[in-house]
Amino acid sequence: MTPALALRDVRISRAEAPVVHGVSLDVAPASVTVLLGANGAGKTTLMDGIAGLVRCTSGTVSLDGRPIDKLSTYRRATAGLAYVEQARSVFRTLTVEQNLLVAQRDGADLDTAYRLFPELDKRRGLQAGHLSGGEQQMLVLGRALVSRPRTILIDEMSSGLAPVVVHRLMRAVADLVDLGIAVLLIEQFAHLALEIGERAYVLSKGRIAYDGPCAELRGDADRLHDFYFGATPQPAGAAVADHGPGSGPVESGGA
Ligand SMILES: Nc1ncnc2c1ncn2[C@@H]1O[C@H](COP(=O)(O)OP(=O)(O)OP(=O)(O)O)[C@@H](O)[C@H]1O
Repeated sequence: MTPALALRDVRISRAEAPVVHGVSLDVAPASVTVLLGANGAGKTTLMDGIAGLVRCTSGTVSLDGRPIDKLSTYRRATAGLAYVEQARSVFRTLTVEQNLLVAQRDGADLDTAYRLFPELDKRRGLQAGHLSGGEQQMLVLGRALVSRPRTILIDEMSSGLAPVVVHRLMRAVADLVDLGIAVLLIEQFAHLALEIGERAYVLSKGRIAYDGPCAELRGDADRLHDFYFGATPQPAGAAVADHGPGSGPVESGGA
């Protein structure tokens, strides 16, 4: 099956310093792939490279089997890629509905967003600046959805939100799969992301330290910690064989 998104040997520098060192990964269609790693590992830089906000110094990025790394950010978006960046930005003085209309593409049905988030349906006429933080994040996801993407990149949507809201957002991300959308998800609450994800990658100092099923890492905080902070890098595609004792979630806080 052709991956929805495929990276091969992608390298990216920031301010001329190499940050991402030859990353290869696949995101399967209609699935959640989780990208974990400590602060500064290069996760956001990688997302920015996929979306075209920063230039990849080498390597290829393909969407549905088609190379996109030479395309502008706009052309990548029209090719079916949406990017939910870390900053939760909505048009604060526009209503919920106007925010969706601005993002709407190809006659997308706004009701798709309202079905995913009935919370927004009830607030169609409210200025987005008056929404709670969680509702604003829902609107950001809703805006991505009405751009009719086949793949969505989501970078840490849970910052500053109450746990109950984060759970709600995770459920919505899982629902995107039912709409046929592929998701690459960065999430500081690793245990929640691993619950909804199929495949996980752990990035450590710009290199893939783990590539395998989310199920292998669920509940195994010690092993996850090792991958974050100093495991021996594994070749792409290698699953981890041993099962250590689970000891709760690991979050991608600092070292
Ligand atoms: N605009 C920039 N200019 C220069 N260096 C940058 C820039 N953005 C990121 N970096 C550096 O690139 C490295 C990777 O940062 P990045 O934000 O990609 O990591 P991350 O894994 O997303 O971390 P976090 O979880 O804290 O968001 C860090 O050393 C960071 O200081």
